[in-house]
Amino acid sequence: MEVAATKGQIIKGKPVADQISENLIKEVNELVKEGINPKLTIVRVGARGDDLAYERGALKRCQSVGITTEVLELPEDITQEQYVKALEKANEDKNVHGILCFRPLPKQLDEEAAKYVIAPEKDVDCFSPVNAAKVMEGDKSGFPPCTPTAVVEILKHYNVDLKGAKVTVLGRSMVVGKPAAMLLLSENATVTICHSRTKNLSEVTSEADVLVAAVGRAKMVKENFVKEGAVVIDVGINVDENGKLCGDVDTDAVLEKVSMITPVPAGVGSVTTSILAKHVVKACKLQNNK
Ligand SMILES: NC(=O)C1=CN([C@@H]2O[C@H](COP(=O)(O)OP(=O)(O)OC[C@H]3O[C@@H](n4cnc5c(N)ncnc54)[C@H](OP(=O)(O)O)[C@@H]3O)[C@@H](O)[C@H]2O)C=CC1
Ligand SMILES: Nc1nc(=O)c2c([nH]1)NC[C@@H]1CN(c3ccc(C(=O)N[C@@H](CCC(=O)O)C(=O)O)cc3)C=[N+]21
Repeated sequence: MEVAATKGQIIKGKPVADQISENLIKEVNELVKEGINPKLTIVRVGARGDDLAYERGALKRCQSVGITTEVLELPEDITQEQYVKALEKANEDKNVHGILCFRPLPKQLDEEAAKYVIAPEKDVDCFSPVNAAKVMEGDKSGFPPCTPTAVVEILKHYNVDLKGAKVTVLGRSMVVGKPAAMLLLSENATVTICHSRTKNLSEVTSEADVLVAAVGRAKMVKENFVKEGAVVIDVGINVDENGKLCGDVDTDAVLEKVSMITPVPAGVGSVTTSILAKHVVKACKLQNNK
C-alpha cells in the first residue's frame, strides 16, 4: 500500500511576534504617560533590497506599538568620515534611544572601525563589540542581535527541544550566523557552524535535527541538505528574478522531508522586527533609569 507523503508544517512568525508586541504596547503606554517617547533611528546606506525589506517591517512594527522612528538615508558613496559623523549625531541626540545600522556596509566603509562608534547603550542590534562580547559570554544585560534572538524565540514557541539537539547554522556573519550559534549554545544545543569553505556541505547539514540557514543565496538549500524530520529555520531574505522575496531554502523541494519550516516572508523577519522594538523599549527604559 502506498503511504501518502506527509508535508512539513509551515511555522509562521506572526504568533511569536504578536505575543511580544502585546507586552510592548503596555510598556510603551506606561512610558508615554510619563512623557517619555521611545525612539529608533535607522541608519541606511544606499538601497539594498534586504535592507529595505527590514526597514518596511521595522517601521510598521514600531508604529504598531507606539515607538517613534526616523530613517537616516545616506548615499551609497558616502565616506567613512561622513558615516561616522551621522552615527555620532544619533549617539548624542537625547531623544534617540535606539540606533540600527543596516549591514553589511558598502565596501568603501570600514565596518571594523565604525562598530566602535555606536554608543553601546543605544546599540539595539549588536553592532558594538561591547554587546557582541556579552553574547559570547552569555551575559543577558546587553543587546544580542535581533535576528538570532528571533530564531531562538521561534524554536521555543514551537516547542522544539534544543537541549542536546544537533543544530547546524549555515553562515557565520556577525549579524546572524555566529551570534545565532552562541545563543543556541546557551540553550545547550550541540552546535555546528558551516560557511563557504565547508567541505561536503550537504553531508554536514543533513545530519542536523535543526538547520538554521543564513547564507543570502536564494533557494540554495535543497532536499539533499536536510535530514528526514528536521526543523528548518530559513533566515534568508533574497529578492528573486521577479522581484519577490524568497529565502535561502527551496521550500517546495524540502517540504515533504522536514517536520517544520519557517516561511519567507512572514517567518523570521516578522519576529526580528518585534525583537528590535523590544530592544528599543529596553534601551529607552535604561536611559531613563526605569
Ligand atoms: N530574516 C531576517 O530577519 C534577517 C535576514 N537576513 C538575511 O539572511 C541572509 C544572510 O545574511 P548575513 O549573515 O548578513 O549575510 P552575509 O553575506 O554577511 O553572510 C553570509 C554567510 O553565508 C556564507 N555563505 C555564503 N555563500 C555560501 C555558500 N555557497 N555555501 C556556504 N556558505 C555560504 C558566508 O560564508 P563566508 O563567511 O565563508 O563568506 C557567510 O558566512 C541574507 O539573505 C540576509 O538578507 C539577515 C538578517 C536578518
Ligand atoms: N544590522 C542588520 N541587522 C539585520 O538584521 C539586517 C540587516 N542589518 N540588513 C538587512 C537584513 C535583512 N533583514 C530583514 C529583517 C526583517 C525583515 C522583515 O520584516 N520581513 C517581513 C516582510 C517585510 C516586507 O517585505 O514588507 C517578513 O519577512 O514577513 C526583512 C529583512 C534584517 N537584516
